[in-house]
Amino acid sequence: MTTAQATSSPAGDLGMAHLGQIIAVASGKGGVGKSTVSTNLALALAAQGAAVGLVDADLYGPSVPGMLGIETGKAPMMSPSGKVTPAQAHGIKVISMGMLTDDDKPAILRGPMVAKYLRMFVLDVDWGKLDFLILDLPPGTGDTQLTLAQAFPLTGAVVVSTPQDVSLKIARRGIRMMEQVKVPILGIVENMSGFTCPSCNEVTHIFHQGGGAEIAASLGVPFLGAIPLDPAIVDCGDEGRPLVIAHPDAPAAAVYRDIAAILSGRVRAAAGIPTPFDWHWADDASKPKPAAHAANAGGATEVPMALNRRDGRTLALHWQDGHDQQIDVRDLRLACRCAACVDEMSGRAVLEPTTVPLNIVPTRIWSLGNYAIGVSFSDGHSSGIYTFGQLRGMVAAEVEDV
Ligand SMILES: Nc1ncnc2c1ncn2[C@@H]1O[C@H](COP(=O)(O)OP(=O)(O)OP(=O)(O)O)[C@@H](O)[C@H]1O
Repeated sequence: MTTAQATSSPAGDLGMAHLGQIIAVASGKGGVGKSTVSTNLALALAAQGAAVGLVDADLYGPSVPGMLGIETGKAPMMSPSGKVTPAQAHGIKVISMGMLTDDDKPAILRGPMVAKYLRMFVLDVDWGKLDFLILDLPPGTGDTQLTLAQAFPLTGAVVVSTPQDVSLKIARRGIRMMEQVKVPILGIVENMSGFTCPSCNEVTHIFHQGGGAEIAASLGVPFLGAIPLDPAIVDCGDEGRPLVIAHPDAPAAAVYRDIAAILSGRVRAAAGIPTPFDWHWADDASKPKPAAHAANAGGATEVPMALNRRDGRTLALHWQDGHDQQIDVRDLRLACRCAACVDEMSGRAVLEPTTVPLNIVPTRIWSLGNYAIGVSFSDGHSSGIYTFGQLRGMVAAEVEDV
């Protein structure tokens, strides 16, 4: 069983609709300003009227409580439903390891405990109904990033970098990792880009500038904005009042607001069928709801807007670019690329088509994150993961709509 299968079970996906859009803020290396971006972005989204939660997923070096002026080392309250009550700061809800441990006592956690805490921070916190849940990831491309990317239906990731070449190269690696685990890249933010004069607010470019935009263009991902280096950001972080609250007129505060506006617009435009779902094929029970937005010709080719049971043997998909597709359910079974059906080393098909009954049907179809579906079939097979891209590519299997 692959890690993705182990952590993306339908049960793991269930019960998360109240979290809204889950956006990870990531960076290839430490100290580039990821937590500062996460907190200011969360507050800028809240200032637009959104209900926002912020998870400080940096369990070993939590810095969010300090930046938001949240008390540390005091056990959080439990809600009547048995969930952890998040801290409230400047209108957003926050959970952090720093609230559970003392600043001077770093968390010492083994790998499985990291996954456990992260799940708790997302699933066992009394978030209420959110529009956005921002995850401030630790730097790098390790366990935490994989756990979160695979266990939760992430809308996408924002990657923060500084303008220096070394930082940009590392950011590129981080982006590749996110792509491998099928987390869409919402865009790159270049932080500490140019210097804001404390007396006149004028921005001067003291380092090489524009590298973030170049990398974004070369990788074909959006560039979200360049945040200038501003000494006030450090003071605000130390005082627990982030820049967008303490100095809303600063040039950097305007960039945070612009990024928030771009993200909320893009997330709305990209939204396909709401996840999670766990659909019973035979009686059509718990069928995924169609997307709230209509498909349009300029939409994405890998974002499904509706999944339907056209008849007992045909899965119908309506894509964001308006394309309609029908897939015969036996062809779906034959297209399974799990380790039992395709040899992982050679890529050769192991599944013998004659062993697949002609009358095979799906029993359940469920969402895996927001990039794939899992399907269990009447022959007992259920380990396949069908990415939206793979489904869209199944042109040969389409049947004429007569
Ligand atoms: N645009 C900026 N101008 C000036 N200082 C900044 C800016 N962005 C972040 N900083 C400062 O840089 C330091 C590191 O920022 P931050 O903690 O947000 O980085 P990080 O990438 O989250 O770090 P870590 O790797 O520890 O998680 C902080 O002191 C913060 O105040």
